[in-house]
Amino acid sequence: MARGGEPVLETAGLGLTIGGARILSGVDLRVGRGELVGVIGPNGAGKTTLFNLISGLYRPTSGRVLLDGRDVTAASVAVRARAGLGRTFQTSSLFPRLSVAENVRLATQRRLGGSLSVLSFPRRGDAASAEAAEHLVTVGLTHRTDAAAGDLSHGDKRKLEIAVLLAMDSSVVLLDEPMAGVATGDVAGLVEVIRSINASGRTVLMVEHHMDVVLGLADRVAVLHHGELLTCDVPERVMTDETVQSAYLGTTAGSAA
Ligand SMILES: Nc1ncnc2c1ncn2[C@@H]1O[C@H](COP(=O)(O)OP(=O)(O)OP(=O)(O)O)[C@@H](O)[C@H]1O
Repeated sequence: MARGGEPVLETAGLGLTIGGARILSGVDLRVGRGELVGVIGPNGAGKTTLFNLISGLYRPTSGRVLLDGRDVTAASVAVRARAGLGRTFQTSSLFPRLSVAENVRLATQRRLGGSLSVLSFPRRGDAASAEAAEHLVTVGLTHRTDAAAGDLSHGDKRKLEIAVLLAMDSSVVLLDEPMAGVATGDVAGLVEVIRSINASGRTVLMVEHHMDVVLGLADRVAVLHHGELLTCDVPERVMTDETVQSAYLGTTAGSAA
């Protein structure tokens, strides 16, 4: 585990069995504060399941999830979110008919405990609106403020989802395949946004199939295979690990995850 002492996020013996099928088993993962850890693995390896267990969408059948040293295994998604755990999904979780600014402002208002109505138009200088505007600067979406979220490109939607996580003040951010569907020309900009939220101190756990993105961003790479964690190590060691290479047999380790 790199950066910081105690892990900010930890799974211990985490497992999920559904109808007799072992989806995930014995996953011990420790993520240090401020670390960016990439999660890779062949299709069906259990990456999204791991995210579902960490974020509280699923309850594990074995093991624990610790956030900042606190056992949150039985805590709801909402409790974990209030404790600083935020996530994005493979499919967008934005309000498509609301504007970019409104999506971020709603998240800010929810955190600040204010009205959740988008009809409560902000007063000039309204704290939630001012803060939302800052987050849109951070993710580079100021030119799309009034656009409907549903009209954004995939890349801009991912940026907006990250702005929503910033508005929720998430200190540990789970990104599920942020580059999925993103146009080639938009990848570099999105990579920079992820790099900048990590540089500002947020811990990032990222499932991603684009290996060049993972290798360019991650401090360490966790490899899942058949529901088990093969290794979690610095990219150079992971890419030369024989067990990892054999897990990818039939694909090239440089182009698949
Ligand atoms: N709720 C569920 N019920 C039954 N099986 C499930 C459930 N959720 C996941 N699985 C199975 O668990 C395995 C792991 O799925 P998961 O979506 O976590 O893999 P993944 O590594 O994210 O795959 P991909 O890269 O294709 O997104 C798959 O075989 C999937 O069919």
